[in-house]
Amino acid sequence: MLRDKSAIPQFSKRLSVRAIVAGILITLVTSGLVTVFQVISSINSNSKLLSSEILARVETYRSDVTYALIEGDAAAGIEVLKNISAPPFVIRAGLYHNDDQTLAETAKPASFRNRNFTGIADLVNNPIRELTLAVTEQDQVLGYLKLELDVRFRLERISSSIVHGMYLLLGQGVLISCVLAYFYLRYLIKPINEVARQIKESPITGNTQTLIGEKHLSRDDEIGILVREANRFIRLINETSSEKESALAAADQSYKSIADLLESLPHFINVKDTSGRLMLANKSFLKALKLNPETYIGADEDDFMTLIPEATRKMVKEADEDALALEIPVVLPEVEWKHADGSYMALEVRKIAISYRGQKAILSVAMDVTERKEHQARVQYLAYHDSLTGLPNRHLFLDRLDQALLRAERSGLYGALIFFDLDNFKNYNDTRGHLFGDEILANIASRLKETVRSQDTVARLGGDEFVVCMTELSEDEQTAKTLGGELAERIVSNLRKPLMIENFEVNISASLGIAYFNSYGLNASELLQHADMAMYKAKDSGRNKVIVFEDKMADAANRLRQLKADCKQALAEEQFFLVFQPQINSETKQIIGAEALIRWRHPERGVISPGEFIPLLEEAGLMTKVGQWVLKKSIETTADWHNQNLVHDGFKISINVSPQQFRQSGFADEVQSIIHDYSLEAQLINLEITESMIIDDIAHTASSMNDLRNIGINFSIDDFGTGYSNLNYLKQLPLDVIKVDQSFIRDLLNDQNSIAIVHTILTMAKQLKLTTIAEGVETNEQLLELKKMGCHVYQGYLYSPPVEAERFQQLLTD
Ligand SMILES: Nc1nc2c(ncn2[C@@H]2O[C@@H]3COP(=O)(O)O[C@H]4[C@@H](O)[C@H](n5cnc6c(=O)[nH]c(N)nc65)O[C@@H]4COP(=O)(O)O[C@H]3[C@H]2O)c(=O)[nH]1
Repeated sequence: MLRDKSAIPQFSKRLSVRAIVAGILITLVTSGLVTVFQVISSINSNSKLLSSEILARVETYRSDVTYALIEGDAAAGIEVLKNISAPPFVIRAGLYHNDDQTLAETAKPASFRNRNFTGIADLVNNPIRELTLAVTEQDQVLGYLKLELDVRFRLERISSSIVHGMYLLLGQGVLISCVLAYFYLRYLIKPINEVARQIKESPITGNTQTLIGEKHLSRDDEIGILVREANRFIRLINETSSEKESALAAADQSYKSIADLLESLPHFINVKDTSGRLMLANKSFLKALKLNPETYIGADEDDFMTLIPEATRKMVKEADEDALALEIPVVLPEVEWKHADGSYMALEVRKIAISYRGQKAILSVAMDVTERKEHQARVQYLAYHDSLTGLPNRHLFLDRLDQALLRAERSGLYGALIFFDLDNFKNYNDTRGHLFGDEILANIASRLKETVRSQDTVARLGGDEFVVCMTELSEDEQTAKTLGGELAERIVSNLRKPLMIENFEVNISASLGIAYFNSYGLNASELLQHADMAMYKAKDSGRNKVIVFEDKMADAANRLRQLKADCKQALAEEQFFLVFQPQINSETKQIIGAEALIRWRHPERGVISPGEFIPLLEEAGLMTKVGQWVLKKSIETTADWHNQNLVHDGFKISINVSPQQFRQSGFADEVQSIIHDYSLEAQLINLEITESMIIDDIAHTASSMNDLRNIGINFSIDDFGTGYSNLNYLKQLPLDVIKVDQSFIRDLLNDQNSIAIVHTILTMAKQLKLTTIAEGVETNEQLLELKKMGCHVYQGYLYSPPVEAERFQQLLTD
């Protein structure tokens, strides 16, 4: 069993006991050493003592020695030697002539009075001292006296005093040791023990006043220092521990706050140890993995991740390993999680190695990014698809077309690109609004998808422009063209079927251009241009047609494209001008009005007619601006003629108004403002509107017309008979004039239909008390016929083509 090291030590290990034992040992050793020293110094002093003692004795017997030597008397020598060596420490004596001849010798064994001493005496090293004395007479050496002395005999004599001295020393040593031990105990060991006990018992409470060994505090010795330092140390510990306690309390609080925060987060959060066992997990994570909040700690990931697909698990494990090895955050931007019920979740997972509860761990935070991903996918989809119809857009289509061209190049199989736009979509869109137009486009897109083959690509390029790409038609060009043509015809006839939108029947047609491809070396946009050109040709040729691209079309299309670009500059550079065509009363032969017609003086191509550039202006969104210019210029010119008194009473200037211009908010105000600017009476102005404008939104048209009618403006309906010819609206609108379209006038003499139509229009106009003007009268025969039918006002080349203002002024004065 382990001993408590801080308890009072065993008896044998106590410092006090050790001090006493050490004192005794030191005393013993010291007294031993002193004794040895005394013995050695006694031996030395004894040998000197013995020498001086024997010398005194020799001196006593000197005359006997001298006599024995001079006489050579051995017996006398023996006698004197015995006398000299009488003391017990002389063990041998010899008398020798100066030539070393022995005269006499004596010897006796060493015998000690104290038998016990013999053992000690034996310890003395080399105890025999030799003494040689020269015997002289009148400075002449007679011989020698040699003596051998045993110093131990003297030692024996002093041994008891040495032993007593030794005992005395020992007793003295023990006494001193005990006295020292007492003081040692009282003034050192006891205070140390006391301080040790108090330190042991001292509670670490944070109370900075807790002190130990109070009674020793004032001591100025080492114990005083020890106690003061121990107190300082305890204070320090107390202070540190109180800081630590408050730090721990704060840490506890923040840990709790963090734990609460983790719990509240929708993210899936967990901490695993390095072997994949759960150490911490928030509510979201436990719920997602169906783990018990009470028992989840220690769960192995191989068990709790069974809900996650194998491949995903592998990816997550690899990320764990990376996070541990790299010690930087590892991000898995997209982890797919398909649930058993088929639902799907995309997660962004972040992992980082942390130290948790003193050990290395991995913190994983997974965020549900399904919505973001779906949003991204949606954005991606929108980037490549048309949001209205869901069809691929231009971007995606060009990409697919590129691929189709590559495939055609490789396989040698022909493909076809069909480009079309809707002939009369613009009217519906402008008149019935964009939502209505959108409905048409969405319906057209559905019809298209139903019409084409599954492998064909249908796309909307923008506006009412659609394309179809057909691939792998045939190796043979003719067969491919037949197949392409058949599909194009199918599209035309499917689109032609009326659509019902908002209870309104929409009749739409399309003009299609086809360009075939296999290995022409064209790129996608060039091919698209070819199909586009063919489509324009189809439009030019009367619409609702399918035209196949031919090389010669490229020039015409380029011309058109250039013209469109030039339109933008034309207004700024004042390239537009007006011509005026007189309107004649065939009875009085007077000019009763004029139609203002726009012309474009193109810097390179000369004068261009409106039939060619008005559609381009409409496409470029410039028609409203140009219309404003026409309105202003016509009123300005008429005001000029009027001011010069060149026009008769009742003269009217007829100004064509485009649908966009008429529908524009503030159009009536704009007309009034211009009239006001040029101080022209409103009665001199006649606005020409078309049938399509009326039919598309009769309520709005009527309201705008009434506003203008209230200030005196007249209205005529242009090209009557060519459109819907719905007679009902004629009654609802404040109309003044019906203009009979020139197509009926052209055929007036040879087409019974035309005659019938003109007759009907004239009869109806009469009933409605409307004036009629016949357009495009070129011959006297036509004029006569019209007169017979009751139409007395006309315009046409018979009297004059449209002419510039100066020339018209002349006609007025003629
Ligand atoms: N074959 C033949 N044609 C004759 C005869 N007499 C006149 N014309 C032409 O018939 C067109 C009559 O104009 P529109 O029906 O209003 O038809 C106009 C009108 O709808 C539109 N337009 C012309 N100027 C403007 C304009 O300033 N604004 C708007 N919105 N449209 C305009 O362009 C159309 C065509 O105008 P233009 O080319 O000037 O063609 C004019 C005129 O030059 C004739 O005896 N025989």
